[in-house]
Amino acid sequence: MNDAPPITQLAGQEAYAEAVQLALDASAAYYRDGTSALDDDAYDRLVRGITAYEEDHPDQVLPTSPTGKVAGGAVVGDVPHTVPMLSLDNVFGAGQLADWAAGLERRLGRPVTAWSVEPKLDGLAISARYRQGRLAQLVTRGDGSAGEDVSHAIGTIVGLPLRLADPVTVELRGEVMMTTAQFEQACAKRRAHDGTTFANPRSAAAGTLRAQDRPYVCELTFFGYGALPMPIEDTSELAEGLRAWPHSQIMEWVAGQGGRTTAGTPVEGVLVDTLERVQERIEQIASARAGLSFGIDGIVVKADSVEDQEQAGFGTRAPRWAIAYKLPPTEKITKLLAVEWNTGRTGIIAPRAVLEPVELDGSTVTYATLHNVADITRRGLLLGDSVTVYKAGDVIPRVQAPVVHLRTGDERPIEFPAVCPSCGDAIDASQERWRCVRGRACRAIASIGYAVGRGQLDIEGLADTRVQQMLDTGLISDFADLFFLTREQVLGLERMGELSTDNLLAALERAKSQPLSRVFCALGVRGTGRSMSRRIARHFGTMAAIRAADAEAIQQVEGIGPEKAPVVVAELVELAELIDKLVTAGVNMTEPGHATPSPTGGQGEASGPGGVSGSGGVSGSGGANGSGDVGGSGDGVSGADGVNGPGGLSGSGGDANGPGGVSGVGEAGGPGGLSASGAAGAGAGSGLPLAGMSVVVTGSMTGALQALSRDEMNELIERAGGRASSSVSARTSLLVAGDNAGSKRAKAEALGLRIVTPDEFATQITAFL
Ligand SMILES: NC(=O)c1ccc[n+]([C@@H]2O[C@H](COP(=O)([O-])OP(=O)(O)OC[C@H]3O[C@@H](n4cnc5c(N)ncnc54)[C@H](O)[C@@H]3O)[C@@H](O)[C@H]2O)c1
Ligand SMILES: [Zn+2]
Repeated sequence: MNDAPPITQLAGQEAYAEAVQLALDASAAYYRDGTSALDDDAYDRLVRGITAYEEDHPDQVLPTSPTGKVAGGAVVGDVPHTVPMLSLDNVFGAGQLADWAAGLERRLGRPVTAWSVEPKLDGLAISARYRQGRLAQLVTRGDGSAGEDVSHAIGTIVGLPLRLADPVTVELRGEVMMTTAQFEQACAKRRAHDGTTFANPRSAAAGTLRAQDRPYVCELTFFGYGALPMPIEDTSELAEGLRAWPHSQIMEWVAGQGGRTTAGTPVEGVLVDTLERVQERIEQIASARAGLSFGIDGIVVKADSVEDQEQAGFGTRAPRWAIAYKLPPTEKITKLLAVEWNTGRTGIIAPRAVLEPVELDGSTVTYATLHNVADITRRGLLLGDSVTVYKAGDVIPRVQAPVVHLRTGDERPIEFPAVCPSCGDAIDASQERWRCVRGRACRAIASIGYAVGRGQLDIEGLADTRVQQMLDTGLISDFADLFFLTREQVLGLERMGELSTDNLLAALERAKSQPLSRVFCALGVRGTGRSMSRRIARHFGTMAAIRAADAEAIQQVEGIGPEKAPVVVAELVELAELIDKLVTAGVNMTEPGHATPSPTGGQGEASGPGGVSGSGGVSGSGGANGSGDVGGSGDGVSGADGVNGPGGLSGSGGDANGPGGVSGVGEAGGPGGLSASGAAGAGAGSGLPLAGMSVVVTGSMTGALQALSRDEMNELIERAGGRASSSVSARTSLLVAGDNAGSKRAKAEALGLRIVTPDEFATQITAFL
């Protein structure tokens, strides 16, 4: 089954025995104070390895084995639970979930009445005992049948009020955890106390809950997921209710009493009637995960009604009427190898962590953000530290904290730069974010070099030395100024002859009709490389439309999430002057062949990719554009004269796309290019050979593809309607594996993905080459 999660292979009995001991030690530390040497993913792989070994060798099972036990059998307690506090069984995908649900319904002999779907909160289970409405005792889960008294934490847990609304005697059950803000506060307190921090919110919560004699107090948060009569045989009206109500109703009651539940959060528990709806909600919760202020590690699906629950019953370790749908880990432990310092386009000097590469949420993480010097100091990071790294969705990976208990003594302090790493000038350290005293000017050479590079404006004859010369002589201060250079100015530069001057001016003239995707890319907006720029250009069609978009509209572009969208918007505001200058210079601001989006935006599906193949034509044929003049019209770009409207393009004429700011735009390159490139007969997007496919390229290309760089391959894939990706996952549709393909090929094979040679691939997309 391809839902199957990764597993640690155990070679023999000795490896098995070691694994059992390692799991026990890790578990004991994990529940004691969160100081396990393993991250959750490593622990889970290990336990799956142990389970698999035991299935193959039932005669060798050790009595200490963690399998089948609550808390892996590593924890004890002396306060008995009235009803066992169990764990949950896991599934790892839609297929396994469907199998589990089918099994449950077979057991019941009927469909489940209703499903409750809620987030799996990533903290520790707790039992909170209220007597006559007053919070009287807190007990951990322990081994499931008895836990540890942690009543000293009463009063520090948000969501567990000291008094309930009614003077009831009842036991609430739920998860104790730290929100992101609480985690930051806790780290600051601990750092002020002993110079260290917590590794992550989960272990900070574990340590805090059990800590008795800390000189500082850290706040925790409770989210309830159950309530029981107390004592269990109680016959009060409430007790009868708690025994008879469906789970969802109990949760409403808890909230009504002042206990915190997930209600009101973006991932609140919902009640649904079919498994399809369950799956939908799972997907919603999964995609909301990165934006939450607290950690979740899955989704819990429960049969809501008491009849269903009673009939399904309990196993020794977990109820049979509930299941945890696990989400991929978003956090791992790895090593901080180095810290690099880079001066950004705006002159900000930012540190970046270089990590021992680690797989996280579908990609390999090698670098992670460290915001600034103050942030490094706050976290007390050292070089060589084991660190927890967090990444989810398209969130930029970040170093969360050092794992202090894994220090070996070989760690060294991180050195801060004394001068700007880019230009060697002084650093302005008066703000938290250090900045080169030269500000934006510091990196002008880099931004201009990038803008004129092959993948962007592709201006030949502009070496960095030449750009530097122009900067030094004050001819330009950014790349838009290039387009205003006069022949005399260029000729006046040292070592600049007539021929090279004319060549440069011609190259600049040609660059003005580059498609929007390249012009946009040239801006160097943070987080938008070449493919992302192509997607943005294809989605909006004009620079004016991109600039008019707010964060929400930008997020409609595939691959841009809630973290990146506002950055793009803010950067565009910063770049306003530069963009205006480009517009004035007559640089093309439209994506060739782009169908005018409807006023509400968000479409462009069908004609988009068709248009992109057009743009390929443009860049391939150099000056082949320049057919129709749409200057200043604000009319459909494709309304240009002389377009013989092949394929998907013809439909796109007509409508104005209202790009107020497009006025002054020179020539529409696209249509000319499109008609020139016969390949575009492919027409609407869905007809493109790679439509809807995610394609990964690995190894060296041969044959017709030999000369193509990786970026050109990616461009080709996107022209043919596909999406180029750099990492292989279950979502990959196709792997193009050239010579010497390594781990990506192996992974694709393991996942049973389609693999083709460069030659096979070339024949498939030959029209787009
Ligand atoms: N890193 C380590 O060394 C280490 C060691 C031991 C365990 N672990 C981690 O802990 C996991 C196993 O631990 P476990 O048995 O405590 O718990 P679990 O994560 O397998 O699931 C059961 C727990 O989920 C919690 N939960 C969260 N939301 C819930 C909801 N809405 N409804 C019901 N319960 C909810 C409850 O506390 C319940 O006890 C492992 O998968 C592993 O990732 C890690
Ligand atoms: Zn500098």
